[in-house]
Amino acid sequence: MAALPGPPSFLAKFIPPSQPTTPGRQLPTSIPLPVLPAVEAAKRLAAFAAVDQNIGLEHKIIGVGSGSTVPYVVDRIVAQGPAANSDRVFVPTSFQSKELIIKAGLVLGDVDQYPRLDVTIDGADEVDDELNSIKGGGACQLREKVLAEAADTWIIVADYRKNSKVLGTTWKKGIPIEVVPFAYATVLRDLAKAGAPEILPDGTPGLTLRMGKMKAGPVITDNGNFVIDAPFPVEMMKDPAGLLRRIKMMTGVVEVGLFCDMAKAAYFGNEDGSVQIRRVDGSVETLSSVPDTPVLAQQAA
Ligand SMILES: O=C[C@H](O)[C@H](O)[C@H](O)COP(=O)(O)O
Repeated sequence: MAALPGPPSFLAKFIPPSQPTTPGRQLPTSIPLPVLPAVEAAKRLAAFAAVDQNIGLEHKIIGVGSGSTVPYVVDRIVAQGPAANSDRVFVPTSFQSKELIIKAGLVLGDVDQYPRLDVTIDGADEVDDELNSIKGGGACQLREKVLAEAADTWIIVADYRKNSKVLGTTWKKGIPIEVVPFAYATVLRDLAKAGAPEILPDGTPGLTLRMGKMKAGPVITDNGNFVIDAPFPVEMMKDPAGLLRRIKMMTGVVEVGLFCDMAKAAYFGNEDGSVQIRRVDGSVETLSSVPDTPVLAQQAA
């Protein structure tokens, strides 16, 4: 295949990065990598380890998730080298990941061309002890779930703050729910009836229509819909699959940011430089460190 085209200049010029660009992101192949604040370093560790263990030369169709951890996934894929990436196609879960793929000079594809993917790697807002997760902090949960289901292997990458036993322990904002605009009021009513409180015990807002920042009115998803954030009592969060089924049945709900029984593994970067890997079979592995350079880059060269 011919050399990959570079990113169109108009994108770089007019579209600022969706996520803050850190020094570490600008130099994916530099050795040693720049020192990052603890949480950013943990995200990078998780992403690097997940790519090293799950994206090999045989993987050609790759789903790219959304959020602030995924840029490090793209960095590590790029660091595998041009030979490894020359015949791969990357399918985005959001405007943000589409932009990451283009700016990295990787080949962009769509799920209607590639309804089966080899691997998708994505972030999460919180992960429980059975690898169920809350997603949608960036309002991308619909496309993310499509690409999670389309992939033979779906992998989560996150920092240590997301590593929980029960969902809702650290992510207090509630379950992100994408709804068609016409039905948001009736869905809010249905969610309240189902047990989502309007005010949380600490006095902060509970069930809410997510509002835009620097924009009057609600957040609009990449699909033109609204997002409701619905916190539920801990007893209900202990059964995420049951809660997912119940919310999904509400008329007007497009997708629910609960991902149940989907992940093959979750990679958590830790403050001490280690990575904990929890797999669907219940096994737990800890890597004490992650190399700066991917081994695959040497194989592919
Ligand atoms: O809608 C956004 C996605 O579900 C993200 O993957 C999720 O919010 C995690 O993002 P981050 O890695 O920035 O915490």
